[in-house]
Amino acid sequence: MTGPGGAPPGPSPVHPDPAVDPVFSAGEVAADPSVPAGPATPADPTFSGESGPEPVVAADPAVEVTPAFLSEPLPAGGTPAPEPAAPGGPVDPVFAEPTAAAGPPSGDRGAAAGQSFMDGADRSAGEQPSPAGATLPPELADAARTLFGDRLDLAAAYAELLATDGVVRGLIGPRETPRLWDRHLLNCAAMAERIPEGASVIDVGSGAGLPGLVLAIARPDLTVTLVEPLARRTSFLIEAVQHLGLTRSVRVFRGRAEEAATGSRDREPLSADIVTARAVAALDRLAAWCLPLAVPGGRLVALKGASAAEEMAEHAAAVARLGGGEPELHRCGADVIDPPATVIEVVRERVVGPARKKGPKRSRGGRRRGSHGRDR
Ligand SMILES: C[S@@+](CC[C@H](N)C(=O)[O-])C[C@H]1O[C@@H](n2cnc3c(N)ncnc32)[C@H](O)[C@@H]1O
Repeated sequence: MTGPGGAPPGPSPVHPDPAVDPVFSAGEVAADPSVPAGPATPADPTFSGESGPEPVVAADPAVEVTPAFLSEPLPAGGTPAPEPAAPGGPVDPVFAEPTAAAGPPSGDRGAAAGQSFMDGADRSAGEQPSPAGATLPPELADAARTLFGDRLDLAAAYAELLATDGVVRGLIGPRETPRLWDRHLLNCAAMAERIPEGASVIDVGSGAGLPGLVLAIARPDLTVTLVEPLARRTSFLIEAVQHLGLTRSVRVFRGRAEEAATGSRDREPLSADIVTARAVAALDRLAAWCLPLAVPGGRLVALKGASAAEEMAEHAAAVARLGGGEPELHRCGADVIDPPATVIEVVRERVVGPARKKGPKRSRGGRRRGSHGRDR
């Protein structure tokens, strides 16, 4: 088991451990939100003051666990409005920079906020965000100490942020706060044992910072890039990074994983030793988004749930086509949390180019089928 900031017992990215028994992780929150690569809204290049419409992210409300992050004042009654579907237009993927104007997250806004929810089933009236909801349950104290070590205070500050601002801004349902430690923080921190010391990490689809921020808290030796397309979530993330004093080791990239991997005229493509994800997509799509972000020999480390083994079997062929090795299942924190966290790992064994667009089929004579002589 890796001590916080200590030498990781895990393998190098190139030689993953042999698979261990699959075990269901209660920490997994099922979600496969679809994010079409379709048109998106123009993005404000600075994180603060991003108040325009969100890029088009067709998150399925049935599976989306972190609903709209709201940075504008909540409507009367306190229920966050859904993130608006955006009109067309390009979005510039951009690093979200901290600004002097961005103060610490405002937990006191909770008083006027009312309830929020993580999904439709979690909607409930009259619940208020409360720092008390983030209190570490005594029965989890040993596990938390093991996983966070002398960074436990920082983890507690993040838990409080989620239980207050995270609830007010619609990232965390108030009913989720009593489960923040076991279902979210400890599970994510357990993944750290699969990450080599000093590694660079890209967390795809960070939402409110899970698992990327948790890993940065537990492991000060890591450098972490949080990749998240939704402006309101990146606003929360950048504020959280500042609030927790993690600006040296954590940066926030606003954009999709696909955009992060391709780069642009002004920006190099992003890459890292390890690419993490939780509750972002099924393994085939995850591999398509995440493997291009891993250095050759690097790894995708995805926190998964009960159906991890089935997912591996179902998507192994697709993963191989994308340049990934055989997916492996690992239990993390087996001697610390019960149940342990379930992680699927895929090594980026081959660099595969983007899939070529299929052109119209040609007959043996070189003529396009169905062209009816138009090209003669
Ligand atoms: C269900 S949330 C999970 C958030 C967080 N990982 C957690 O476990 O709480 C999925 C997140 O993935 C993001 N996402 C979806 N598609 C993405 C893509 N192609 N690239 C990067 N992020 C994406 C969404 O905006 C959303 O914040």
